[in-house]
Amino acid sequence: MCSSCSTADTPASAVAQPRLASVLTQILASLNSLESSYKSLSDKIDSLSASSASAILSVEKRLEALESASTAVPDLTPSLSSMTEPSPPISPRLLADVAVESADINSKNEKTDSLTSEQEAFSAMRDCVILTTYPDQPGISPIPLSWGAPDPQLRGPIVVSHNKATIGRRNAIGAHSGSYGIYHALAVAMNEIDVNHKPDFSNAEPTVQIGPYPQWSDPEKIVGMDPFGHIAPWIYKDFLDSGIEIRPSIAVTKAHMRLPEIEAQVKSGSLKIDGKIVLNSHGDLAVTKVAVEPVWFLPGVAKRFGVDEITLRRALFEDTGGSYPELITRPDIKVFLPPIGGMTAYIFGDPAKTADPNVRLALRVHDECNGSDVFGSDICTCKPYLIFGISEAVKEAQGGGSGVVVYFRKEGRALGEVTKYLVYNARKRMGDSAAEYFKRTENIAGVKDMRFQALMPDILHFLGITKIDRMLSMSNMKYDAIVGQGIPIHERVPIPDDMIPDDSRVEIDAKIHSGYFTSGRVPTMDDLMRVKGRQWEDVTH
Ligand SMILES: Nc1nc2c(ncn2[C@@H]2O[C@H](COP(=O)(O)OP(=O)(O)OP(=O)(O)O)[C@@H](O)[C@H]2O)c(=O)[nH]1
Ligand SMILES: [Zn+2]
Repeated sequence: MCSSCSTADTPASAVAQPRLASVLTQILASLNSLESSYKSLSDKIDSLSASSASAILSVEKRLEALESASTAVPDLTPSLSSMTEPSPPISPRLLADVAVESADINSKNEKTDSLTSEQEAFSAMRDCVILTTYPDQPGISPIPLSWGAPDPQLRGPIVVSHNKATIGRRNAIGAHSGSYGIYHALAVAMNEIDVNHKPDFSNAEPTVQIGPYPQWSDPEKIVGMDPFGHIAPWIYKDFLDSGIEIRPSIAVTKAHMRLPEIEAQVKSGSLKIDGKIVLNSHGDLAVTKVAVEPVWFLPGVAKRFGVDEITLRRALFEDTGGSYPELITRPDIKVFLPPIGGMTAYIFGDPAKTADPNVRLALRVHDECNGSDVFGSDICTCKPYLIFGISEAVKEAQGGGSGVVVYFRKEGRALGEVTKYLVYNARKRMGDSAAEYFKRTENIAGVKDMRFQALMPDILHFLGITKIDRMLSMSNMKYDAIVGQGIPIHERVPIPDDMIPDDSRVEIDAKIHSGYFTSGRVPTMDDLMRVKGRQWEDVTH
């Protein structure tokens, strides 16, 4: 018996046997687990090798496809000039990749051919989808452009077309015709237009000479339009004759216009017939019209908006869904033709007078409000102010001065008509109040106004305007932009009270409260709370 416990003594061998058995059991369990790990590992290896085999197969297939494509696609390396055969049908995606890759390779190669053959070679790539270009790519040689140079020949033409003769020589990004460029693309897609159509501009010249004015040769005064845009095809005829596509971005014409409101003013005697500007008892008006498409000199536009050029380019690229990669890859190209609406200047009286500092000038700058301007909606003061602007401009011209109305395509404060109508709904459903007028727009759009009037005065510089005697506008934003461009405004003329439609009191009081000019009292916040628009429930039909 053990002295320390009550158990009986047992021989050593009898103790060792069960221990050995337990160790053996453990070894067996480890071997089993090792075996199952090995099995799962080998399963994994099997599946891995199967997938890598299929990956290799797919790479091989892609290589085969690429090989067959590169033999099917005519050679895109420096001897591109040999590419005259039409491409066989290949996936456009693949074609684009090959074109870009090849263009990239080209850009790394030394220039071996003469410039002309490189340009021809690049032009030949027009048959491929070119996603973007680079400044040092062979075949890229933009026609020199010196924005603000007084001599148009030194300034150089704006060249933006992607046609074969022009694609490598472009000095501008985008397309002509502003937002209508998309319709041109549709015509191309449907084969309704020959992409190489040469416009016949005979007899399309401006009906009057405008300028040249000193403002045209100041690179900072005009940055949002081309001051030679109305005469481009004629002054750059040599380029046109050599196959470079040049299009006017401005057109100048003359017309008669008839508006019922003007006719009523003639009938009431407040507007006199003079036979030159007011032509007859219907109030027909003789007018010179200048249609302008936007042409942006990016460094100048960036400066006007107080941002740097790179930030502007990046925002324009990214916020348009990556529509213009050259904004990023071609910092050497400084001009952009944006896909937005332009403007039309209506000039009453002799157009040469707009630039004469000794002659009085009345001006209305108006931003589009289709619902009011054309369809007579009474929720805002747009149409009445436009009519007032036209009749005051006409009176100024009749008195020996000059009258100008500029109509900008900036619908709904450049937020668009859809946003504007959403705002109208919110206003009317929430008890349309002057106190909440701008808040409703801001809630929906994130901003109350996107017109950013900074580029607006360009048209005034284009017309040689150096001062404004009567500004038919209450907008502080228009005023600040014009005066900021060094054009003094001598008198600001608000819309007469009797021309303000009832339902637009909300808008006009909110505007005056926010800083719009008034010759009367500025309404307080308490006043604004009391000014209510028509409620939908008030409408009986
Ligand atoms: N988003 C939004 N836009 C509006 C609303 N009412 C009018 N507009 C737009 O506001 C702009 C008015 O422009 P203008 O008629 O030139 O007037 P203004 O710049 O406000 O100033 P004035 O020169 O004093 O008339 C147009 O683009 C209209 O389409 C509205 O409720 N919401
Ligand atoms: Zn309006």
